[in-house]
Amino acid sequence: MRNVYKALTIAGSDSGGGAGIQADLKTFQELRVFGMSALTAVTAQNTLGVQGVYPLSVEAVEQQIESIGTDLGADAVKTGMLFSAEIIQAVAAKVKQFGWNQLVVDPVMIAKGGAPLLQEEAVSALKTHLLPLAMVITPNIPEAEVLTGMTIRTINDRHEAAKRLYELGVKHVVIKGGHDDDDDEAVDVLYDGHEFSYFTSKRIETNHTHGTGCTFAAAITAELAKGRSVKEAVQTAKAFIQAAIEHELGIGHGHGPTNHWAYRQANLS
Ligand SMILES: Nc1ncnc2c1ncn2[C@@H]1O[C@H](COP(=O)(O)OP(=O)(O)O)[C@@H](O)[C@H]1O
Ligand SMILES: Cc1ncc(COP(=O)(O)OP(=O)(O)O)c(N)n1
Repeated sequence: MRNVYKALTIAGSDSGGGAGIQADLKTFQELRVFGMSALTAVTAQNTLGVQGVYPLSVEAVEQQIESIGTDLGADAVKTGMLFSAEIIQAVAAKVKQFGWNQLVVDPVMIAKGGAPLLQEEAVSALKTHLLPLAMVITPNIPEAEVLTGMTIRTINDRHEAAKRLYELGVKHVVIKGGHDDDDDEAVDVLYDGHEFSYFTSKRIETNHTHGTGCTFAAAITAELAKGRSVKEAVQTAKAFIQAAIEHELGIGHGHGPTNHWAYRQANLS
């Protein structure tokens, strides 16, 4: 029988379809992994910003995960927008209950337009309850600064921040370079507790980067679900997001979404 790989995303909904659950499911599908979701919050959002945030009850989040865990199961799990300390604790308990060790945590805090997607008091719950369970964490530079309490300007700063995050129990840390001030390259740094690896691409000058972080972390999750190593998964995710940014769709009036089918099209020829 053909093996079907399954990935679960626990995240918020982006009505505009560029980030959140929608970006995750599109990415899973493009990478031939069966996608499942547990919604934590509904956001009213488009390319111009976030117009509303409506969190779900802890019970609703728990029950969705329970429904998946007791029937379908998951080869890898990703978390995105978790919004509150209560939801984080509930998600961590379910991850433990089902023994999901291929966990990718994208520590979503603030949308590109500045809207908060995680309550400030939830940061310590993230560090205490979820990070010790993570196989991979994928902060952008501002998120890594909040989690470590240090300012990050140079590559050496990123090394130090990655070490501090590793000390919290995360097995692999990827500090992304989208927010770096390098005009030529976008460099993501991976730390596995022993060595650093660098994933470098040409920086594309574009306004259409809504959902890049979600898409990148979802691609890592999909590849882990298929049994790839973390290094291989990050390599594919980097190629996936590069294609998605490069072949922008040009829709909406603000920060447009990336193109989730670009990687597949590039690999068809
Ligand atoms: N302008 C760009 N050109 C090429 N790659 C980019 C660009 N902006 C972001 N990336 C890549 O997209 C991914 C997400 O990065 P980042 O923007 O830092 O995350 P977030 O969306 O969470 O803020 C990373 O792999 C990063 O290197
Ligand atoms: C519902 C929801 N989840 C996550 C995000 C943040 O997504 P990200 O990939 O970091 O992209 P930007 O918002 O920074 O463009 C979101 N916006 N909505």
